[in-house]
Amino acid sequence: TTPCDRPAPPTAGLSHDKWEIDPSEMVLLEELGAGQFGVVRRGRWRGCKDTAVKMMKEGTMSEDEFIEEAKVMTKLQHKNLVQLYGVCSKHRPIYIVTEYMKHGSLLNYMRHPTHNQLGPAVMLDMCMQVCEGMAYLEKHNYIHRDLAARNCLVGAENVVKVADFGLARYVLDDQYTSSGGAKFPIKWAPPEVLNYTRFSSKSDVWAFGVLMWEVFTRGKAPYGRLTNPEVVEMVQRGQVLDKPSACSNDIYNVMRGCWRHAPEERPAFRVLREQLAGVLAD
Ligand SMILES: CN(C)c1ccc2c(c1)CCN(c1cccc(-c3cc(Nc4ccc(C(=O)N5CCOCC5)cn4)c(=O)n(C)c3)c1CO)C2=O
Repeated sequence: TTPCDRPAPPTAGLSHDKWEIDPSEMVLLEELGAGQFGVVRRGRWRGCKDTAVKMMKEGTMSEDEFIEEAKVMTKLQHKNLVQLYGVCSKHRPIYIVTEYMKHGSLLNYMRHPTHNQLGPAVMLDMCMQVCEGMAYLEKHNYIHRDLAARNCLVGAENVVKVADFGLARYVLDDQYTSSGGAKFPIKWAPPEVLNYTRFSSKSDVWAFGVLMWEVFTRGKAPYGRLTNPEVVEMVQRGQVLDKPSACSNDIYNVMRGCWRHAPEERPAFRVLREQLAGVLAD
Protein backbone atom coordinates (compact mmCIF):
# COMPACT_ATOMS: atom_id res chain seq x y z
CA THR A 1 0.00 0.00 0.00
CA THR A 2 1.17 3.55 -0.62
CA PRO A 3 2.32 5.41 2.53
CA CYS A 4 -0.97 7.39 2.41
CA ASP A 5 -2.98 4.34 3.34
CA ARG A 6 -0.61 3.57 6.23
CA PRO A 7 -2.84 3.93 9.32
CA ALA A 8 -1.71 6.74 11.61
CA PRO A 9 0.45 5.30 14.38
CA PRO A 10 -1.48 5.15 17.68
CA THR A 11 -0.71 8.39 19.56
CA ALA A 12 2.24 7.69 21.84
CA GLY A 13 0.49 7.60 25.21
CA LEU A 14 -1.76 10.42 26.42
CA SER A 15 1.04 13.03 26.30
CA HIS A 16 0.82 13.25 22.47
CA ASP A 17 -2.55 14.97 21.83
CA LYS A 18 -4.20 13.98 18.57
CA TRP A 19 -4.39 17.59 17.34
CA GLU A 20 -0.61 17.95 17.83
CA ILE A 21 1.28 17.33 14.55
CA ASP A 22 4.91 16.22 14.56
CA PRO A 23 6.82 18.81 12.44
CA SER A 24 9.32 16.14 11.35
CA GLU A 25 6.45 14.60 9.34
CA MET A 26 5.83 17.87 7.46
CA VAL A 27 7.76 18.97 4.34
CA LEU A 28 7.27 22.72 3.63
CA LEU A 29 6.85 23.73 -0.03
CA GLU A 30 6.08 26.98 -1.93
CA GLU A 31 4.58 30.09 -0.34
CA LEU A 32 0.84 30.52 -0.93
CA GLY A 33 0.63 34.10 0.35
CA ALA A 34 0.44 36.00 3.60
CA GLY A 35 -2.51 36.57 5.89
CA GLN A 36 -3.33 38.09 9.25
CA PHE A 37 -0.83 35.83 11.01
CA GLY A 38 2.01 35.86 8.49
CA VAL A 39 3.19 33.55 5.73
CA VAL A 40 1.27 30.46 4.59
CA ARG A 41 3.03 27.67 2.69
CA ARG A 42 1.91 24.51 0.97
CA GLY A 43 3.05 21.42 2.86
CA ARG A 44 3.24 17.67 2.37
CA TRP A 45 2.31 15.63 5.44
CA ARG A 46 3.62 12.04 5.86
CA GLY A 47 4.84 12.11 2.28
CA CYS A 48 1.46 12.37 0.59
CA LYS A 49 -1.19 14.56 2.26
CA ASP A 50 -1.39 18.04 0.69
CA THR A 51 -1.71 20.68 3.43
CA ALA A 52 -1.49 24.44 3.95
CA VAL A 53 0.71 25.57 6.84
CA LYS A 54 0.23 28.94 8.56
CA MET A 55 3.47 29.91 10.27
CA MET A 56 2.40 32.19 13.12
CA LYS A 57 4.38 35.41 13.08
CA GLU A 58 5.37 36.41 16.65
CA GLY A 59 2.97 38.87 18.25
CA THR A 60 0.17 38.49 15.69
CA MET A 61 -1.97 35.94 17.56
CA SER A 62 -2.90 35.09 21.16
CA GLU A 63 -1.39 31.66 20.75
CA ASP A 64 -2.23 29.88 24.03
CA GLU A 65 -5.93 30.76 23.70
CA PHE A 66 -5.87 29.58 20.07
CA ILE A 67 -4.16 26.26 20.89
CA GLU A 68 -6.93 25.63 23.45
CA GLU A 69 -9.59 26.43 20.81
CA ALA A 70 -7.84 24.24 18.20
CA LYS A 71 -9.12 21.15 20.07
CA VAL A 72 -12.70 22.32 19.36
CA MET A 73 -11.96 23.40 15.77
CA THR A 74 -10.53 20.02 14.73
CA LYS A 75 -13.95 18.57 15.61
CA LEU A 76 -15.77 20.88 13.13
CA GLN A 77 -15.90 18.66 10.03
CA HIS A 78 -17.96 19.39 6.92
CA LYS A 79 -17.47 19.14 3.13
CA ASN A 80 -17.75 22.95 2.85
CA LEU A 81 -15.37 23.84 5.70
CA VAL A 82 -11.59 23.92 5.24
CA GLN A 83 -10.53 21.15 7.64
CA LEU A 84 -8.13 21.98 10.47
CA TYR A 85 -5.79 18.96 10.68
CA GLY A 86 -3.88 20.13 13.73
CA VAL A 87 -1.14 22.34 15.15
CA CYS A 88 2.62 22.13 15.72
CA SER A 89 2.77 23.94 19.06
CA LYS A 90 5.92 22.51 20.66
CA HIS A 91 8.15 25.07 18.89
CA ARG A 92 7.99 28.70 17.79
CA PRO A 93 6.64 29.83 15.42
CA ILE A 94 3.66 27.54 15.89
CA TYR A 95 2.16 26.04 12.73
CA ILE A 96 -1.56 25.76 11.96
CA VAL A 97 -2.04 22.87 9.52
CA THR A 98 -5.16 22.69 7.35
CA GLU A 99 -6.51 21.04 4.25
CA TYR A 100 -5.07 22.48 0.97
CA MET A 101 -7.36 24.11 -1.65
CA LYS A 102 -5.56 24.36 -4.98
CA HIS A 103 -7.36 27.37 -6.55
CA GLY A 104 -6.86 29.80 -3.67
CA SER A 105 -9.38 32.39 -2.47
CA LEU A 106 -12.90 32.60 -3.92
CA LEU A 107 -12.40 36.36 -4.45
CA ASN A 108 -9.30 35.93 -6.63
CA TYR A 109 -10.95 32.97 -8.39
CA MET A 110 -13.99 35.13 -9.37
CA ARG A 111 -11.69 37.93 -10.54
CA HIS A 112 -9.49 35.62 -12.65
CA PRO A 113 -10.07 36.17 -16.41
CA THR A 114 -10.51 32.44 -17.17
CA HIS A 115 -13.27 32.15 -14.53
CA ASN A 116 -14.75 35.49 -15.44
CA GLN A 117 -17.20 33.69 -17.71
CA LEU A 118 -18.83 31.62 -14.94
CA GLY A 119 -22.61 31.64 -15.49
CA PRO A 120 -25.29 32.42 -12.86
CA ALA A 121 -25.92 28.69 -12.24
CA VAL A 122 -22.30 28.11 -11.17
CA MET A 123 -22.31 31.34 -9.11
CA LEU A 124 -25.48 30.24 -7.33
CA ASP A 125 -24.00 26.79 -6.67
CA MET A 126 -20.90 28.42 -5.12
CA CYS A 127 -23.11 30.54 -2.83
CA MET A 128 -25.08 27.42 -1.90
CA GLN A 129 -21.86 25.61 -0.91
CA VAL A 130 -20.81 28.51 1.35
CA CYS A 131 -24.33 28.48 2.82
CA GLU A 132 -24.04 24.74 3.58
CA GLY A 133 -20.77 25.27 5.43
CA MET A 134 -22.21 28.23 7.34
CA ALA A 135 -25.40 26.28 8.23
CA TYR A 136 -23.14 23.63 9.78
CA LEU A 137 -21.28 26.29 11.84
CA GLU A 138 -24.65 27.86 12.85
CA LYS A 139 -25.88 24.44 14.01
CA HIS A 140 -22.75 24.16 16.18
CA ASN A 141 -23.21 27.72 17.52
CA TYR A 142 -19.95 28.69 15.89
CA ILE A 143 -19.65 32.31 14.61
CA HIS A 144 -17.20 33.05 11.75
CA ARG A 145 -16.82 36.84 12.47
CA ASP A 146 -15.12 37.55 9.11
CA LEU A 147 -17.10 35.79 6.37
CA ALA A 148 -16.21 37.23 2.93
CA ALA A 149 -15.20 35.90 -0.50
CA ARG A 150 -11.52 36.52 0.44
CA ASN A 151 -11.96 34.07 3.35
CA CYS A 152 -13.40 31.22 1.27
CA LEU A 153 -11.26 28.85 -0.81
CA VAL A 154 -11.78 26.97 -4.09
CA GLY A 155 -10.66 23.40 -4.79
CA ALA A 156 -11.06 21.00 -7.72
CA GLU A 157 -14.37 21.03 -9.70
CA ASN A 158 -15.50 24.41 -8.30
CA VAL A 159 -15.70 23.07 -4.73
CA VAL A 160 -15.96 26.05 -2.37
CA LYS A 161 -15.17 25.87 1.34
CA VAL A 162 -15.35 28.38 4.21
CA ALA A 163 -11.92 29.05 5.77
CA ASP A 164 -10.46 30.72 8.89
CA PHE A 165 -13.73 30.60 10.83
CA GLY A 166 -13.42 31.89 14.40
CA LEU A 167 -9.79 33.04 13.97
CA ALA A 168 -10.73 36.73 14.26
CA ARG A 169 -10.94 36.20 18.05
CA TYR A 170 -7.18 35.54 18.24
CA VAL A 171 -5.88 38.47 16.16
CA LEU A 172 -3.79 40.85 18.28
CA ASP A 173 -3.74 43.73 15.73
CA ASP A 174 -6.32 46.22 17.02
CA GLN A 175 -6.43 47.88 13.57
CA TYR A 176 -8.27 44.65 12.66
CA THR A 177 -10.22 43.94 15.84
CA SER A 178 -11.65 47.37 16.69
CA SER A 179 -14.50 48.64 14.49
CA GLY A 180 -12.64 51.98 14.13
CA GLY A 181 -9.52 50.22 12.86
CA ALA A 182 -8.36 50.54 9.24
CA LYS A 183 -8.41 46.74 8.76
CA PHE A 184 -11.86 46.11 10.30
CA PRO A 185 -14.16 44.53 7.64
CA ILE A 186 -16.68 47.43 7.74
CA LYS A 187 -18.23 46.58 4.32
CA TRP A 188 -19.30 43.11 5.55
CA ALA A 189 -20.63 44.34 8.92
CA PRO A 190 -24.31 44.86 9.93
CA PRO A 191 -25.52 47.85 12.06
CA GLU A 192 -25.30 45.96 15.41
CA VAL A 193 -21.64 45.14 14.70
CA LEU A 194 -20.83 48.69 13.56
CA ASN A 195 -22.48 50.12 16.69
CA TYR A 196 -21.86 47.51 19.40
CA THR A 197 -19.53 44.89 17.79
CA ARG A 198 -22.32 42.42 18.62
CA PHE A 199 -21.36 39.32 16.54
CA SER A 200 -23.80 36.46 16.01
CA SER A 201 -24.76 33.93 13.35
CA LYS A 202 -27.14 36.69 12.13
CA SER A 203 -24.16 39.02 11.61
CA ASP A 204 -22.55 36.18 9.62
CA VAL A 205 -25.82 36.12 7.57
CA TRP A 206 -25.38 39.83 6.73
CA ALA A 207 -21.79 39.10 5.62
CA PHE A 208 -23.07 36.14 3.55
CA GLY A 209 -25.37 38.56 1.66
CA VAL A 210 -22.32 40.70 0.82
CA LEU A 211 -20.41 37.54 -0.21
CA MET A 212 -23.30 36.65 -2.59
CA TRP A 213 -22.98 40.18 -4.05
CA GLU A 214 -19.20 39.63 -4.47
CA VAL A 215 -19.82 36.35 -6.31
CA PHE A 216 -22.52 37.73 -8.63
CA THR A 217 -20.39 40.79 -9.50
CA ARG A 218 -17.44 38.44 -10.20
CA GLY A 219 -15.36 39.94 -7.40
CA LYS A 220 -16.20 43.66 -7.37
CA ALA A 221 -15.44 45.65 -4.21
CA PRO A 222 -18.70 46.28 -2.31
CA TYR A 223 -19.72 50.00 -2.24
CA GLY A 224 -17.00 50.74 -4.83
CA ARG A 225 -14.65 53.51 -3.74
CA LEU A 226 -16.75 54.73 -0.78
CA THR A 227 -14.71 55.19 2.41
CA ASN A 228 -15.56 53.18 5.55
CA PRO A 229 -17.24 56.18 7.28
CA GLU A 230 -19.40 56.73 4.15
CA VAL A 231 -20.40 53.03 4.17
CA VAL A 232 -21.25 53.19 7.90
CA GLU A 233 -23.48 56.22 7.16
CA MET A 234 -25.21 54.38 4.27
CA VAL A 235 -25.79 51.16 6.25
CA GLN A 236 -27.15 53.08 9.27
CA ARG A 237 -29.57 54.85 6.87
CA GLY A 238 -30.76 51.44 5.65
CA GLN A 239 -29.25 51.76 2.16
CA VAL A 240 -28.03 48.43 0.75
CA LEU A 241 -25.97 47.23 -2.23
CA ASP A 242 -27.60 47.44 -5.69
CA LYS A 243 -28.65 44.35 -7.69
CA PRO A 244 -25.71 42.93 -9.69
CA SER A 245 -26.52 42.64 -13.41
CA ALA A 246 -25.82 38.87 -13.45
CA CYS A 247 -28.34 38.36 -10.66
CA SER A 248 -32.07 37.53 -11.02
CA ASN A 249 -34.70 39.29 -8.90
CA ASP A 250 -35.24 36.05 -6.93
CA ILE A 251 -31.56 35.87 -6.00
CA TYR A 252 -31.40 39.59 -5.20
CA ASN A 253 -34.40 39.13 -2.86
CA VAL A 254 -32.44 36.46 -0.96
CA MET A 255 -29.51 38.93 -0.61
CA ARG A 256 -31.84 41.67 0.64
CA GLY A 257 -33.22 39.32 3.29
CA CYS A 258 -29.68 39.05 4.66
CA TRP A 259 -29.49 42.86 4.96
CA ARG A 260 -32.54 43.50 7.14
CA HIS A 261 -31.66 46.07 9.82
CA ALA A 262 -32.84 43.91 12.73
CA PRO A 263 -30.79 40.71 13.14
CA GLU A 264 -33.87 38.68 14.14
CA GLU A 265 -35.53 39.67 10.83
CA ARG A 266 -32.72 38.04 8.84
CA PRO A 267 -33.15 34.33 7.86
CA ALA A 268 -30.97 31.71 9.58
CA PHE A 269 -28.51 29.84 7.34
CA ARG A 270 -30.70 26.72 7.55
CA VAL A 271 -33.55 28.86 6.07
CA LEU A 272 -31.24 30.48 3.49
CA ARG A 273 -30.31 27.00 2.29
CA GLU A 274 -33.99 26.30 1.48
CA GLN A 275 -34.42 29.74 -0.15
CA LEU A 276 -31.39 29.15 -2.41
CA ALA A 277 -32.53 25.59 -3.20
CA GLY A 278 -35.89 27.09 -4.21
CA VAL A 279 -34.15 29.50 -6.59
CA LEU A 280 -31.90 26.72 -7.92
CA ALA A 281 -34.96 24.67 -8.83
CA ASP A 282 -36.56 27.53 -10.80
C1 LIG B 1 -8.38 36.22 11.05
N1 LIG B 1 -8.73 35.81 9.70
C2 LIG B 1 -10.09 35.99 9.27
C3 LIG B 1 -7.77 35.27 8.87
C4 LIG B 1 -6.58 34.78 9.37
C5 LIG B 1 -5.63 34.22 8.51
C6 LIG B 1 -5.87 34.19 7.11
C7 LIG B 1 -7.06 34.70 6.62
C8 LIG B 1 -8.01 35.24 7.48
C9 LIG B 1 -7.34 34.64 5.13
C10 LIG B 1 -6.07 34.74 4.36
N2 LIG B 1 -5.09 33.78 4.85
C11 LIG B 1 -4.32 33.06 3.89
C12 LIG B 1 -3.09 33.60 3.48
C13 LIG B 1 -2.34 32.89 2.55
C14 LIG B 1 -2.77 31.65 2.04
C15 LIG B 1 -3.99 31.11 2.48
C16 LIG B 1 -4.38 29.76 1.93
C17 LIG B 1 -4.21 29.48 0.54
C18 LIG B 1 -4.54 28.22 0.04
N3 LIG B 1 -4.43 27.81 -1.28
C19 LIG B 1 -3.89 28.48 -2.34
C20 LIG B 1 -3.72 27.80 -3.55
C21 LIG B 1 -3.17 28.47 -4.65
C22 LIG B 1 -2.81 29.78 -4.52
C23 LIG B 1 -2.20 30.55 -5.64
O1 LIG B 1 -1.11 31.04 -5.52
N4 LIG B 1 -2.88 30.74 -6.80
C24 LIG B 1 -2.29 31.47 -7.92
C25 LIG B 1 -2.42 30.62 -9.16
O2 LIG B 1 -3.79 30.24 -9.38
C26 LIG B 1 -4.28 29.46 -8.27
C27 LIG B 1 -4.25 30.28 -7.00
C28 LIG B 1 -3.01 30.41 -3.28
N5 LIG B 1 -3.54 29.76 -2.21
C29 LIG B 1 -5.04 27.23 0.94
O3 LIG B 1 -5.35 26.08 0.49
N6 LIG B 1 -5.19 27.52 2.26
C30 LIG B 1 -5.74 26.51 3.19
C31 LIG B 1 -4.86 28.76 2.77
C32 LIG B 1 -4.80 31.84 3.36
C33 LIG B 1 -6.17 31.37 3.78
O4 LIG B 1 -6.12 30.73 5.00
C34 LIG B 1 -4.90 33.61 6.19
O5 LIG B 1 -3.93 32.94 6.60
